[in-house]
Amino acid sequence: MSTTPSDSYPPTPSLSSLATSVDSLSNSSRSKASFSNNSYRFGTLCVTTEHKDQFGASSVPIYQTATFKGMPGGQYDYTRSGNPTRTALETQLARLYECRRAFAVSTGMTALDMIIRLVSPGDVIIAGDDIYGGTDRLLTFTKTNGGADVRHIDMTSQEQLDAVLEECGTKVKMVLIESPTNPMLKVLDIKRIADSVHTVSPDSLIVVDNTMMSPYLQRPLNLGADIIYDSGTKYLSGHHDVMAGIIAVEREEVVKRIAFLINSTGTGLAPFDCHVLLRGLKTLSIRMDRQASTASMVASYLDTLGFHVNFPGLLSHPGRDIHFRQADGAGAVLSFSTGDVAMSERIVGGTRLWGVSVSFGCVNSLISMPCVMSHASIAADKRAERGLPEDLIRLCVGIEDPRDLIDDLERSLLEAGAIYKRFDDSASIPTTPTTSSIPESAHASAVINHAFMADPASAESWAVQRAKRFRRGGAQLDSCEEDAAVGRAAAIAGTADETETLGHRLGEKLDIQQTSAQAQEDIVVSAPGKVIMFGEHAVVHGVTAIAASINLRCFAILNKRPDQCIRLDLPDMALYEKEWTLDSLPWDEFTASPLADGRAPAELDQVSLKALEAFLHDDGLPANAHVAALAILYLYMTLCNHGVRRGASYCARSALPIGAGLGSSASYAACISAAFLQLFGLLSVPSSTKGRPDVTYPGRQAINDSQATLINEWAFLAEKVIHGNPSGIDNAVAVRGGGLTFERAINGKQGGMKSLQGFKSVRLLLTDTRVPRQTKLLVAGVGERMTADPAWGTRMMDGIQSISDEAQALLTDVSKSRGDFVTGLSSLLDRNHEYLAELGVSHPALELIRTKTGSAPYHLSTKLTGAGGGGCAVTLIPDDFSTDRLKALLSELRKSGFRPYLTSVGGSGLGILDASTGATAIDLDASGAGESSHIPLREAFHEVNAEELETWAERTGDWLFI
Ligand SMILES: N[C@@H](CCSC[C@H](N)C(=O)O)C(=O)O
Repeated sequence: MSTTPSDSYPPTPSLSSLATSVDSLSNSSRSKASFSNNSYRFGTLCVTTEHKDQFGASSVPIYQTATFKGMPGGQYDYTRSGNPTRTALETQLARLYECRRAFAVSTGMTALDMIIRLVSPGDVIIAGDDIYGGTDRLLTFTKTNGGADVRHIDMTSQEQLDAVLEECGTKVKMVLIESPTNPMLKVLDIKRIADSVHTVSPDSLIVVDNTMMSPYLQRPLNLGADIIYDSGTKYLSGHHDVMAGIIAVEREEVVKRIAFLINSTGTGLAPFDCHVLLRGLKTLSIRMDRQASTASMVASYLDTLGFHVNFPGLLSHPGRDIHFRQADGAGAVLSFSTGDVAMSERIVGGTRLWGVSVSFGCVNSLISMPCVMSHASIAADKRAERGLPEDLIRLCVGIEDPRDLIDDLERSLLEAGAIYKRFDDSASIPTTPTTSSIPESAHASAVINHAFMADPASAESWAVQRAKRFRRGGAQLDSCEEDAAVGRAAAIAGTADETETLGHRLGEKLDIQQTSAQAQEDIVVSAPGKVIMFGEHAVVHGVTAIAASINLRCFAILNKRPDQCIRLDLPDMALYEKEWTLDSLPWDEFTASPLADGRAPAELDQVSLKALEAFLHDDGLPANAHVAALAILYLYMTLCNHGVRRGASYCARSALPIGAGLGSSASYAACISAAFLQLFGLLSVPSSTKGRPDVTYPGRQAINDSQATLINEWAFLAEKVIHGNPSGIDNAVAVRGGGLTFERAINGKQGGMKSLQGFKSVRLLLTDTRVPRQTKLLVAGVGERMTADPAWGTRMMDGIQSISDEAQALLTDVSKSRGDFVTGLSSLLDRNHEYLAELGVSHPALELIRTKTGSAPYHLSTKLTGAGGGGCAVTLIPDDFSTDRLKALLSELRKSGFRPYLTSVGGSGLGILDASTGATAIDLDASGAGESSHIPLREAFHEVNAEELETWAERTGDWLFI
């Protein structure tokens, strides 16, 4: 390795015959002028080649041959040394890069390897601190094994560059840069760097990785660079169907040295791959135009939502001016951070159209987390040192319809809890924007689509308007925890009876308002139901079960009353406005009370429970309403027993089918807990920051872990009132949301619950058979059979455990492609059902649903969920399952007497309506179609159909979630 020019290089074996040797190439001696005189612009150059074929072939033929006949002297002898298809490609690349010579090698990393071989032991290489992981890996190898002195600095800093130049002087032989950088999209001033380095060390080679831009947007040789390399796998080919690397060089002596290395190492690109790359190049400019314009929309969309977005096209980008001095566009890669690795994982895992994949530049849009994917080869401590955020998400925009891309991203952001709908969203954003160029009368979608695409400014403003319908969630603030505890302790001591604003103690960051009945009219809460995805029944015998929240929820409103009465209203359980005076409640026998710090007692107080049961004995309510009333009054009276008795009205509604095994009782229990804890001042809820754009809305993690634990403990107590001896899994899902695993502490297992990080969202169809379940009998039946036939039992349990293990890995593997994920999950659902059927817990109605969903034209996977013997079936709906087909399936299931519910799994846990944003009245007819009818929030809650509860909730205000 040497940086001294060509004479130190041995001649290639047969200089005259080798196309890779510079002397023999048709374009080797051609000066740049031969094509810069050409009046064609870039887009035209892309589709025209200089190739002349003996038969006039329109497309460059593939010379799929290793050797060429003839004695030395011919143009080609051996494909390693040269091949006509490669020559055609290299000629075309040289036209596009406006350089003396371009080389095509097997990958981008090969290109870098060829270039790094120009450096000798002891030479100094300066490289950026934000670079592609593979580049870092090769540089580290060169440092360790090749003896080069590699320095990583922040290349945006002239001071840092000057310092190394001053220290190393002419020992600096190579400077390696990316602009914009991968993945932080930092912009480096290529000309400034080249000038500074060449002034101190004239022989030094300025090497630019131009992959992010392609020659269409940036030609660094014109900015003082000596060598460009480009991963042809990306924009140049554009379809992710070939690997290639390009080296573009202007200086004759560098051309010779690179040609020598490629021939000597045999890294030249194979003929078929050259052909594929040649084809990709033809559409480079139009692909790039479309990708860049969509990227700009996506960047503006995310920026408006309040994420920290790295994209040189944004006005806020610190390197924007430099970038547009040296490049003709912002490109189509952007990155943003969420502040929370788990949230980023959920976002990445939740997208359907954006493929989870490394690489960029493809016509298909990709999403990735660089720290675990493209940049995983950089050690974690080095990543941290260089300021590469672990939660960073990189988006590589393709050519899909931008509206579909934003739809998909938005859905995933919502499901991940990264953004929330603003309740005061008055601007309704049309699905397809009206642009200035669309005639009023134009209805044909093709016309609208064309106008949309042709008017980037309108398209971008559409993205911005659309983002304004949402607000961003953020990371939880530790300080909330402390102040929540202060609030709780004060309430217990009886000093926080009335409103107390703790915001002043928290400084500027977040207002914490201790919630008390007088601070707000309504305390509004909600909690999700759950679905057991894997391991039901087997969990009783020590197998891991996996449960996840679903987006069907229960909701509750609690009001403090001035009189001394407690009123319950559970319309979905036929309990209407039952009211008792506080004096009439059995206080004498009811001695249960909270622990000293406001936490829930671990066990039910049986004397108190019996007293309450006796009190409600002849209430005439249906069984489910009776136990719900029992649970509400049990928690209420226990909390009153700490000192203050408060009159209240409590109303709960459910979008979840009740008694179908979807966790409705736990969802009710979580609502009871969160609502009454607020009533008694035991729960401090951070308020949003309406009117304070400087403060991040806390969103999904607004309710911190200690508050979640408190809510969950009380919810578990309510579940005990309802079920006697519940496992705790349902209330944990209802409170915490997402997915979790659960194991009983038997068979030597430690037992417990674990939340599944990076849990991926998926669409499910839950079909209620409407056949009542007999859980206890079914569980007992499985147990008896296991005792009678232990070998069978072991086979069953081992089989289900391995399904649970595979499912855990699949649900949390962010690197799995969406397609593989959905296929894998489908097969696990089928396998688990087969075991459950063999355990004897299925039912003819469940088997009928399986047959209907599994046969043509649907071909879907279904399993029973929960106890079986009736109850619900769960069917996985793949992302690409058409709406028409889904409608047909729903109608078929309804015709058979079933009740199907379309839902998704893995969403938010317990939510509390932010008091400061809550509406006191809402317009039930916000469509504008009929007469406006403003009615109080509470009445509206009573009025809406169960299916409309979610929409009702969205319009009541901003929600804070666990
Ligand atoms: N496993 C590969 C990762 C390739 S990343 C490809 C690309 N340059 C990108 O930035 O996405 C490796 O370790 O090299």
